[in-house]
Amino acid sequence: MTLVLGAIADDFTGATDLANNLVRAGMRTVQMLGVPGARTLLDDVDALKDVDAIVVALKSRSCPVEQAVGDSLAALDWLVGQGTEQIFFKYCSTFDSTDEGNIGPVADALMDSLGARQTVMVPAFPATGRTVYQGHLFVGDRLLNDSGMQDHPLNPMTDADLVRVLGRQTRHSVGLLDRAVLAAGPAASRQHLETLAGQGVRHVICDTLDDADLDVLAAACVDLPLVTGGSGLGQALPEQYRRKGWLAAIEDAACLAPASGNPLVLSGSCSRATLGQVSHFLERHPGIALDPLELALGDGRLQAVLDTLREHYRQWPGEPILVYASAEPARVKVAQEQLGIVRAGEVVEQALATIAVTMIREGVGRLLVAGGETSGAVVSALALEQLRIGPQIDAGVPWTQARVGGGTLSLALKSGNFGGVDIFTRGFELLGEVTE
Ligand SMILES: Nc1ncnc2c1ncn2[C@@H]1O[C@H](COP(=O)(O)OP(=O)(O)O)[C@@H](O)[C@H]1O
Ligand SMILES: O=C(O)[C@@H](O)C(=O)COP(=O)(O)O
Repeated sequence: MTLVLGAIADDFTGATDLANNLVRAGMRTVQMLGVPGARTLLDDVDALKDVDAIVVALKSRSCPVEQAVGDSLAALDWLVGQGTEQIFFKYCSTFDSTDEGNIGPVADALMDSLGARQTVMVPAFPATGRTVYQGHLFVGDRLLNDSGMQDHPLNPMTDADLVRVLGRQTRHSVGLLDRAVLAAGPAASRQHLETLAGQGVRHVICDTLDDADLDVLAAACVDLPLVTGGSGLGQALPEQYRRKGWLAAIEDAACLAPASGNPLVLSGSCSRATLGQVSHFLERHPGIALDPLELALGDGRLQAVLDTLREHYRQWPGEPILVYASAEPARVKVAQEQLGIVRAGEVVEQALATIAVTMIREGVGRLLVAGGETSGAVVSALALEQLRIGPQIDAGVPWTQARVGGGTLSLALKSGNFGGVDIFTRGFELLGEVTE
């Protein structure tokens, strides 16, 4: 195997998002779920033979710093052991983190381990409206702290100035590569990075307004041992790898035959985009609402939900249904005040994970999960090891395929803020079209 890129993603939807962009830009990509063990490598050596990039998906975005650093370093060791040309630390295009981390501490640990003196921070993903100007992150036409992300249940983002945000997460110096320099092209950008490195600036937040800026950034940073950012940078790097002769021209992204089996949507995301998608779905199809306070009382509610799902598929086999804990900020706050933030998240994640495991065993074959943490919980409970990337539903959200219990599962992991309002219905329609 001649691996070009090794990526470490801090959540599962983020990993899929990056893998999707790499595949679309012509890299044969495998997504591994969790740090691969030595056994995985031996078992899968043939499967990994024709792979250009591996994305290791972790659940390290919202866990304690030490755990995030430890898991990321374990993933790095494994990837470096495969002989990669470059390492990519993937975090959210909305820079999801807190003053404790985990973006700063993980980036620092990876740099120390690789002996890197500087890295770039490129969260932007213009195709989904995430841009950065003068170091300030925008979601569409709103600053990050006015985009709905200020109400995120786990990592509320209340400051759009990323130089300042990252400055609170690292003891090292943070600088800016601004649009004016980018507009002067790759050589000027590279020179600017050099100058900053000479001044001891270790982390460089990069402005990005559009895909052309990503191309300039990719050209400027292709020789760095470590790059960091959202999946936008992942769409631009493969062309640079081809120019360096590391990567052959590859025709097409994977084309996967969809699984059969009942369609189910599980949503634990409370992001604005998801709330709109939930409402849109409920106007057309049935849904079951989960309340963390009720779930915390015991197993009764969960069993009732499973019975309702069984009855639904008995009466309407092949018809999609949604189970959701997604709620407006005020309702999330009530649950968090009574249960605590961590416990409120956990009861929802555990319930949705149990529903996924049980219903797949009972005939669900097409599953769409909304929410990064939620997806992490579901995928971990299913003990999946690898995902193959299939057709894209919307920017950042592909269908993937996994092996579960001897069968095939079509699985889409949707980041909270991604996707058109009708993605829950259109996703299944897309699979239907592929079947015909
Ligand atoms: N009604 C609710 N009250 C409290 N927490 C909730 C509720 N619904 C979902 N959550 C939790 O909110 C978190 C949402 O995070 P995540 O799944 O990553 O979504 P996103 O992709 O939108 O960030 C999860 O931990 C989930 O369990
Ligand atoms: O970069 C992105 O926006 C996504 O890839 C991502 O990481 C999404 O995270 P969640 O919103 O928590 O799903």
